[in-house]
Amino acid sequence: MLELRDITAGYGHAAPVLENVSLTIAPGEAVGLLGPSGCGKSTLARIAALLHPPRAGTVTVDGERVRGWRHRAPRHLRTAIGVTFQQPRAAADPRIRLADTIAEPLRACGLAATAKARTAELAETVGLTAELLHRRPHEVSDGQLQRACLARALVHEPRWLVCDEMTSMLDASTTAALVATVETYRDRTRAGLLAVSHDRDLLTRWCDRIVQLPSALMTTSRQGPGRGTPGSEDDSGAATPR
Ligand SMILES: Nc1ncnc2c1ncn2[C@@H]1O[C@H](COP(=O)(O)OP(=O)(O)OP(=O)(O)O)[C@@H](O)[C@H]1O
Repeated sequence: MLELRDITAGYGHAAPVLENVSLTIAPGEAVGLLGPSGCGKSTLARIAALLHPPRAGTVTVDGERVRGWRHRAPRHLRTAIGVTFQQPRAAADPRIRLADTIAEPLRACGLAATAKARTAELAETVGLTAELLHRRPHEVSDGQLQRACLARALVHEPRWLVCDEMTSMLDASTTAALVATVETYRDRTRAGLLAVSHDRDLLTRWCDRIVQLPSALMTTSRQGPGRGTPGSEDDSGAATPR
């Protein structure tokens, strides 16, 4: 299970973006996260990916409570979660070739010896040719770079995937190819998925259920229903209002 319980989170000294949000994803389950711009979807996704520490609440990965974030998260938890972002150009080092982008997490874990074979295998999985692997980010399209970022997210065979607007900059055919790649991977591994998008149709086709985050501009009263109180659209109760 990937469990986010009673999460309150924000940035600096500003008011919280999320308050008392709970979300649970089961192994093999695909959960779509919808909501208006600015309501905190990416913030919640970053917390689930162990990239942003909540102010309050707990994150538990397969029964282990998370106590460190970003580089302070233990390696076995960091490698259990793969993440892709909306803008591959912001997520990829512009100086290094796509092959090295994909292999980066392996090298960071002292697994450089496996990098070449694993990169070739993943390039095929995401539909990148050997020639493209030798190019740098400015020499490929957004779609090709996002394919490399997805390969990088899969490089450790994560048990959980967090895809934050992975396809929102891409055309329909690249979107379909990337979603199919994720689904083929999940069929094989039973990895759980949190997919953030503005595209309800995409999430409806892709996910087992959809969770809606209310607008940050809605009431913020702690007593009443307020922001950061996600409603599960299928009454499965896995995203629990407080
Ligand atoms: N690094 C940051 N520093 C300060 N504020 C931030 C930061 N990142 C996000 N915010 C603010 O937190 C709020 C929620 O942002 P977030 O990106 O989580 O929303 P979102 O629902 O994903 O939006 P969108 O759909 O537009 O991507 C916004 O008001 C945003 O301005």
